[in-house]
Amino acid sequence: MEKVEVTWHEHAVSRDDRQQLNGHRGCVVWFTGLSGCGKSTIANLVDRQLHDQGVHTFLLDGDNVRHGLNPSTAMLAESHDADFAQRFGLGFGPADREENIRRIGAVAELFCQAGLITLAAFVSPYRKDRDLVRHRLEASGGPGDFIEVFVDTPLEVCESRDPKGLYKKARAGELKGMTGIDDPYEAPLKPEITLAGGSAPPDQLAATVIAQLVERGIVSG
Ligand SMILES: Nc1ncnc2c1ncn2[C@@H]1O[C@H](COP(=O)(O)OS(=O)(=O)O)[C@@H](OP(=O)(O)O)[C@H]1O
Ligand SMILES: Nc1ncnc2c1ncn2[C@@H]1O[C@H](COP(=O)(O)OP(=O)(O)O)[C@@H](O)[C@H]1O
Repeated sequence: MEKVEVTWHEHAVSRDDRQQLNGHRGCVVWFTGLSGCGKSTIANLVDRQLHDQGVHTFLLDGDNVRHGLNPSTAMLAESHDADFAQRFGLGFGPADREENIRRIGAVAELFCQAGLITLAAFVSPYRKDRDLVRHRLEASGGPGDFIEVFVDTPLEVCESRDPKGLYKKARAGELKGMTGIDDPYEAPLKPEITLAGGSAPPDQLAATVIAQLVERGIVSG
């Protein structure tokens, strides 16, 4: 294994300095659940409401991040050679999802240190990958830096919504490795927040998240 010489540097402006300027602490609010469960819709509502009340936020969202930070091999091949694209492009195999969540976790950690309330909305189907993000955040920051929100919407409901037609393709055998169909979704064991995504409207679920942030002293009511 190649030995790489890197050294951690303390910065002149600390996380506390940034949080004081923002008027609130940073944290990561991590939405997980099946495709179509409502992660994006709820995270966007929370983002809008917090932003409107002057809170510094940022939203990292599945499909968008897979266009920039974590593109597919085919996307990368448009600007890089085939070997490079093969090496760094990500799909939906288990190791690709693991690396997708690892990279996003590292970015979310930076945003948290910048004092932002960072909303992350990813299927993030594997428990160990989410737990690793939690452990990294709690180790570099402290307790309360990672708030896991399980958007608990039954597969039948997600499948009936199917806004991108992915479940239909998976059922027809045209898409392999679809979460909930032929790839596992491992529900969180002790999420900070569980939302009944199949039986309550999005604005009510977003209000539940914000109420929890208030209760935890992260934002004021
Ligand atoms: N095989 C398979 N399984 C699940 N989802 C799939 C798949 N292929 C493509 N998509 C689309 O990609 C979005 C999920 O990307 P994520 O980065 O959140 O996935 S993961 O956390 O790495 O599992 C997901 O977006 P959302 O529907 O917003 O969750 C899907 O639109
Ligand atoms: N609580 C809800 N009740 C009814 N429909 C919802 C709810 N949450 C989301 N939806 C709808 O379900 C579809 C998928 O939502 P989306 O937020 O894109 O899910 P995800 O990001 O988890 O894939 C969208 O058409 C959205 O309007």
